[in-house]
Amino acid sequence: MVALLRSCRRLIPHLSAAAAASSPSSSWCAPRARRGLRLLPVVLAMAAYSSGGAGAEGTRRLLFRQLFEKESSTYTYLLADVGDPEKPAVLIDPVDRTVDRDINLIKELGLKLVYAMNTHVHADHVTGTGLIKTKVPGVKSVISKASKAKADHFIEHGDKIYFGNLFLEVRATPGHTAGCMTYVTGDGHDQPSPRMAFTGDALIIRACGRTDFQGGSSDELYESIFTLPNDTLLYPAHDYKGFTVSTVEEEVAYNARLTKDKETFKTIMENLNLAYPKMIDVAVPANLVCGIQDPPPSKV
Ligand SMILES: N[C@@H](CCC(=O)N[C@@H](CSS)C(=O)NCC(=O)O)C(=O)O
Repeated sequence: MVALLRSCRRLIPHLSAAAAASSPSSSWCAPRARRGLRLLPVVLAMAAYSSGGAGAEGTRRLLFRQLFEKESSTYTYLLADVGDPEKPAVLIDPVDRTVDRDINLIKELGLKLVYAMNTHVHADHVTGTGLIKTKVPGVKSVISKASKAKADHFIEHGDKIYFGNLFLEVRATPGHTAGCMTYVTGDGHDQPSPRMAFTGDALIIRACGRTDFQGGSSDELYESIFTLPNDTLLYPAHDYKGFTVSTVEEEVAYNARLTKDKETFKTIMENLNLAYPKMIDVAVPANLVCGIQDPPPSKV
């Protein structure tokens, strides 16, 4: 097993609210760079990188909330740089049903929502990004180019999304769907420590997303695992068992799917026997257009 990671230095100008303050350690990038997340003990060496005093400033600046939508068991994540006078914020994976709750919280906390982002085109609920755009002027929707969905900004592997002085790195983690992305808080003394990875459905605590529709592929999912420091906090888009957060170290030890060899993993994935999500026929078309269906043609 090889630790793999693409270079993440590229900045997308339209998503950069600040200059590139720091970039991932180049020694962390394997020469044979590929997409991916592999939760391996090799990352142990990196744990020291983000411990100690490093990251204290970034940690102080970060406001973080984990929010839950109970019908689809979806987590929405709110992150803001409260060290910036404007308190710029991003929402990851908002759900249409809980948009008002999220917007009220953002107002109460005095934040300025900049981006409403999705990790992928969800199949089990309608995204809140389109609705948020109608309610909060200036918010931009963000999704991967590979998802082929509509949005204001399209991201690719290696991009960085700035909110104030803090940023999220974009990692392609396809397999659950073709366009799945994981967002990882930045690396560097001025970024939060430990790092946090918002895995969408690529990694679910002790499990991973299913791979049986929307361009899913267990082969691809297995290959899309990348290395992160052992103490990295893992935040999935869903949990069905009451978990809220895990770490790389925990998943390396206890993930019931991703720790297996590839053939065993593929067999597990082929035999999940999960019913299709109840809302798939509504959710996928809606999410391809940011959760807002085009207005019906007016009658002549
Ligand atoms: N029962 C739910 C759908 C449950 C489901 O299929 N979850 C997906 C992520 S949302 S598409 C998944 O990948 N699950 C993996 C697993 O092992 O549970 C509904 O009907 O909405």
